Amino acid sequence: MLLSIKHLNVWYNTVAGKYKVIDDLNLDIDQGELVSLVGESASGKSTLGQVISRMLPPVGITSGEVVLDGVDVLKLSEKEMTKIRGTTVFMIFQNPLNSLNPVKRIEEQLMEALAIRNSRMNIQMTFEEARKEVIKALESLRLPDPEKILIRYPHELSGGQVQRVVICMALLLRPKLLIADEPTTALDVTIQAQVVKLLKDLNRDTKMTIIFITHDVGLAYVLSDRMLVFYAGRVMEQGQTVEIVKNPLHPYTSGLLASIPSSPKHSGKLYSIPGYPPSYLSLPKGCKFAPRCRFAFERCFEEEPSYIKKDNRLIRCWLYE
Ligand SMILES: Nc1ncnc2c1ncn2[C@@H]1O[C@H](COP(=O)(O)OP(=O)(O)OP(=O)(O)O)[C@@H](O)[C@H]1O
Repeated sequence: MLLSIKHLNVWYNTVAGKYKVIDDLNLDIDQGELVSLVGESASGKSTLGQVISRMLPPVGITSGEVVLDGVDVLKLSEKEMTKIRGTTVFMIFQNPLNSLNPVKRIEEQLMEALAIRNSRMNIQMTFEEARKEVIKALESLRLPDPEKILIRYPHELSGGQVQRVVICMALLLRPKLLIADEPTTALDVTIQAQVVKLLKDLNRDTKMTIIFITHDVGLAYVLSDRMLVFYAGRVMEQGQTVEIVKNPLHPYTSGLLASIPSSPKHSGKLYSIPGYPPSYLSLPKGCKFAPRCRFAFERCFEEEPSYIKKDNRLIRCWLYE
C-alpha cells in the first residue's frame, strides 16, 4: 500500500468562520494505481491533494492519518517533509507557476529535478547526458524549440508552456506518487490528449502512482482505473472507473455523467444538475446532495448516509441500503 488515509478531516479557519471541507475520508491506494478524483468545483479535490503533499495553506487544519510510503506525513516536520517532496510525492498545481522558482532559469530547475532522481537511483550522468535527457523529456511533451525554453525564466513562458514544463519536471523526478491537479486545463485539446496519454504511459511503464484531479469526468474515464466522486467534501461513490461510467449508482454521479456530451449516459440534450453545491458554512443536515437529488426521500434530509458497499463499490446513498 503506497497511500493509506484514515479518518481525515480538514477545516479552513478563515475570517468568515471555521468550516469543514473534508469529512472523515478513508482511502487506500496501491503502488501503480491511477486514480482520479472528480467532482464539481469546490468539492474538496484540491484540498485533498494539498493535504497529501503537505502543501495545505496555514489556514488549513487537519486531523486523522495520511500514511504515505510508510510515514504519516501529517506528523512530519517541514524539514522532514522537504526530504520526501519531489521523490516520494510531487504535486502539479492548478496554477503551475506555483511549482516553479521564479528566479531560476528553466534549465537549472529541470536539471535539478533530474539530479534528484539520479541521486535517488544511484545513476551517474555527465552534464551533457543529463541535458540530453531533459531535452528528450521536453520533446515528449511536444514543446517546440526546447533549447529556447531552457534559457527562459518561468514568467517568460505562456500558460501552456509553464504547464508542460511542470509536467516535464514530474517526468524527470519520477516521484512514487504524482498528484496532478487539473494539469491539462491550460492546454489546447490536442496537446491535452497527448499529455493524458503520456501520463497513462508513464503509469504503465514506470508504475508511477498517479492521482489525477479533474472536474471533467470524460478525462477521468480515459485516464484512470479507479474513480472517486467528490461532493461537498465527501466521497459519494468510489470504484472502478469503467464500472462507474457504465453504471453510476449515486444520483450525483449519474448527474455528472449525464452532463458530459460524449458520455453513453448523455441523453442528447444539454443537461446540468439542477441547483448549486451547498456552502460549507451551512451544509444541509442529512445527505449533502439531497436538496439537488430527484430521488431524495425523508431520511435523506434527516440523516447523512454512511458508506454502503455494493458490487465492489462504495456509495454514500440511502437508496442502496
Ligand atoms: N486557502 C483556503 N482558505 C479558505 N478556504 C479555502 C482555501 N482553499 C480552498 N478553500 C475552500 O475549500 C473548498 C474546497 O476547495 P477545493 O479547492 O479543495 O475544491 P476543488 O474540488 O478542488 O475545486 P476547484 O476545482 O474549483 O479547485 C472551497 O469552498 C474553497 O473555497
